[in-house]
Amino acid sequence: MSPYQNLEEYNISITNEVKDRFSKIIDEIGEDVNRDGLQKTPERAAKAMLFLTQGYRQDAAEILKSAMFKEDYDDMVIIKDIEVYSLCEHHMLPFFGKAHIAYIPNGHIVGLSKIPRVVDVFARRLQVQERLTHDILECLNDTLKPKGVAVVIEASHMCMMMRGVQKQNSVTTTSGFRGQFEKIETRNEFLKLISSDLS
Ligand SMILES: Nc1nc2c(ncn2[C@@H]2O[C@H](COP(=O)(O)OP(=O)(O)OP(=O)(O)O)[C@@H](O)[C@H]2O)c(=O)[nH]1
Ligand SMILES: [Zn+2]
Repeated sequence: MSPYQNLEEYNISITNEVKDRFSKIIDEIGEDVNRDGLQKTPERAAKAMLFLTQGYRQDAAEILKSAMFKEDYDDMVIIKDIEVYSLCEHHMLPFFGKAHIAYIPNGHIVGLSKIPRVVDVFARRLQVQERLTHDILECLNDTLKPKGVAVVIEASHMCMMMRGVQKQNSVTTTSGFRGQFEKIETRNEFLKLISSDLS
């Protein structure tokens, strides 16, 4: 049984735990955690970290199920240029970029906003770009049961920019395809549509 009475109590307790650890880190790097500008930093950092990892406490399938509508439309639906902000699991530094997602409905469409919400649920965890791509792909495939689903993510990794190899302009692309997108013509149509600027 959880030692917490409710979610609010749990949130306060976990924020305090993370805050204490940030306080220790600031101290260990040689800063004075009691100086004016830093006094509230452990708490701010704890809140930020818990926000950036809130995906562990969310259910992506439930989000999709909350807005699935019966509809006969069975052509490709594409949402492109969805902003992605995640944290790499190796350095806990951000990686960020865009996701392009398509599916071909199979009797049900989904509320459009739910797809970026699913991206956020998986992005707000410690991730590698490859697993993030597959988490989104498998969730859409298992929940919507579409005729096909495609996910492409293009991202830059701060751990390769600010430190380490220090490459400022490299972009990593990952992709996953299921169902009809495994056919080369359907996949090519999707790739053509996400690279075109229709405006
Ligand atoms: N495949 C994959 N690798 C990632 C991702 N994010 C970070 N990495 C890599 O994870 C690797 C960790 O390698 P290590 O050699 O253990 O860590 P490191 O000594 O900090 O490596 P450098 O970054 O090369 O300095 C690095 O090559 C990172 O570029 C990701 O999303 N996918
Ligand atoms: Zn990294």
